[in-house]
Amino acid sequence: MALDADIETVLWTEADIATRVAELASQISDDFLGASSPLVAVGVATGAFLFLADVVRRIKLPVEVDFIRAESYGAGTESSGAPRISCDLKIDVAGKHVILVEDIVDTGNTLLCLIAHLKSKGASSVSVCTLLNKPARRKVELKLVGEGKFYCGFECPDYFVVGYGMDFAELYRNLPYVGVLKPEMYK
Ligand SMILES: O=P(O)(O)OC[C@H]1O[C@H](OP(=O)(O)OP(=O)(O)O)[C@H](O)[C@@H]1O
Ligand code: HPA
Ligand SMILES: [Mg+2]
Repeated sequence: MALDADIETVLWTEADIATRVAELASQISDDFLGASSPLVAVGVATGAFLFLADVVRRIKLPVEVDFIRAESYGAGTESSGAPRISCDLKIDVAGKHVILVEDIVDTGNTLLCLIAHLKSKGASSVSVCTLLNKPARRKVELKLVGEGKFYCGFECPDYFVVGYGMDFAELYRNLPYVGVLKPEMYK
């Protein structure tokens, strides 16, 4: 059966996302133009894999790329509240400007854990670049490191969304847009 058939509503189309990704990359390029330390884009696996690939391609500065893996949702729609770093960085980020690239900030638990982790590794600043921000569900306050900035693509309404990297039970990551599943699919 076609994957599209499981989607009830499309919130952001492929074109909406491409336009916003270009704007974010342009803002990042401007902000870090004069930076004295190297820039590292760290994608939070698995969900950020498409966004990371699209955004770094449009950054007009030298940028190192790495992944970190933190999981807290498993096969459900509720955060466990205690993300687990199951795969750490390869690159040494000490003294570098890190941009954590996320698909979505929901409760904030994942980023809280990752920002502290990168700070402990000596990053000179930690910024966040997230495609979606869902403030309605936030459980923790996020403090960036150094001169770190918060880049956000879109404010997400209080739905569990899928597509463009985001999954429900590991499926739907390959949809090129972001949408909401038909209610029966979440059961
Ligand atoms: O703000 P939070 O409530 O912590 O939620 C956001 C995180 O949850 C999802 O990851 P998930 O744990 O599902 O892993 P995945 O990327 O492998 O799907 C998403 O990709 C973010 O990393
Ligand atoms: O809305 C969501 N969709 C997919 N994964 C997520 N992880 C946190 N929130 C979400
Ligand atoms: Mg997930």
